[in-house]
Amino acid sequence: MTVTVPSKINVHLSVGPVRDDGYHELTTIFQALSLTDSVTVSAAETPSLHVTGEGSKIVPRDERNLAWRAVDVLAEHTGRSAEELGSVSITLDKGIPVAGGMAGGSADAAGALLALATLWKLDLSREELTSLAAQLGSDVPFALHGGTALGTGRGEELVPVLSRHTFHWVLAFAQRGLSTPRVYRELDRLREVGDPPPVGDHAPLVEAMAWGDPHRLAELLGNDLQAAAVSLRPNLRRTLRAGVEAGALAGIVSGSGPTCAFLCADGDAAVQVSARLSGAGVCRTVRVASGPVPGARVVDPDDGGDDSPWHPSPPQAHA
Ligand SMILES: C[C@](O)(CO)[C@H](O)COP(=O)(O)OP(=O)(O)OC[C@H]1O[C@@H](n2ccc(N)nc2=O)[C@H](O)[C@@H]1O
Ligand SMILES: Nc1ncnc2c1ncn2[C@@H]1O[C@H](COP(=O)(O)OP(=O)(O)OP(=O)(O)O)[C@@H](O)[C@H]1O
Repeated sequence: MTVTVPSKINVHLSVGPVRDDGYHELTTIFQALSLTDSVTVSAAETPSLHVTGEGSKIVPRDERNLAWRAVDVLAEHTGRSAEELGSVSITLDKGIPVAGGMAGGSADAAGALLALATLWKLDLSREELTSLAAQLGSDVPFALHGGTALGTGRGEELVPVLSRHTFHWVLAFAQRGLSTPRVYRELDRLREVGDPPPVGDHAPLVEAMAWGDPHRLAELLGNDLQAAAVSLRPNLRRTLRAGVEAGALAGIVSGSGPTCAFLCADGDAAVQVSARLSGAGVCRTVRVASGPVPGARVVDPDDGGDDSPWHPSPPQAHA
């Protein structure tokens, strides 16, 4: 049973004050990108977790792995032990950079939830899966959902956003990842000592999405965590500049960083920008991706299509 799951970028990320539970109140527009992880689960004699692909060496193989935790969360929800449901072997094939601000671990958690629910033939509603996803992390519901969506609360409350057009992105992966809690703490510190200008209202960006005009969208990209990520990794400034010099319309730090995402005019421009950026020596690796794409889906080995019992909403759904 294999599920593919998209990465995400936050084309708009407005971070509010810290709440009593330690999370920050967010208003964000997520977009799911074609850079994916795949999660394969199968019945096994003893539980195991294997990781291959991008950054696999540094991914934990134990209960710290979000895909592993998905097994326990799902078992607890059904009221049965993981042993009663049957031991599983999980394989993660990573395309999404680890600790790169593109929700790689969250993608694996969402993929594992959907794959296990399908393997164990659990008849779960979309609402149930989404609520289990939120227990695993703030970004996990969006990895199930996919497309383009407005996220509020700590990022887990989602409303689909109209986005009929495909946008083309170039992604610059950094040498080392950044810790999400550390970046949020750095933003709190910057706000105590100064006043990093906050991103504006998300309404104009939602409109630009609906129009499908990358030039308009480029002017409106904004991320409150960017100042914090750049403060922790000042050389991200160089990467952001290099992407625009290479021909991108605009660049932004993705989520908590350090991956930088560059919006391009079209697919051909993205290929050109990626080639130029690769030669600029400002990042470890460059990838081209497009979005929006659907959320987690079961891969049918016969036709590569979707035979999932749970069908996420299509990316062009609207609020
Ligand atoms: C930066 C983003 O990727 C933007 O979508 C997310 O906010 C991060 O989502 P995530 O990695 O799924 O985060 P979680 O696993 O839920 O939380 C990890 C840590 O990030 C911080 N965190 C996360 C979400 C949020 N709204 N406020 C926070 O302050 C908290 O320190 C939290 O302990
Ligand atoms: N399946 C997983 N894949 C990658 N990292 C994982 C996984 N499960 C747990 N982790 C741990 O989570 C940390 C953050 O990894 P992840 O790739 O999810 O970061 P991220 O993409 O920056 O997250 P986000 O964008 O949601 O804030 C890693 O350093 C790793 O120790």
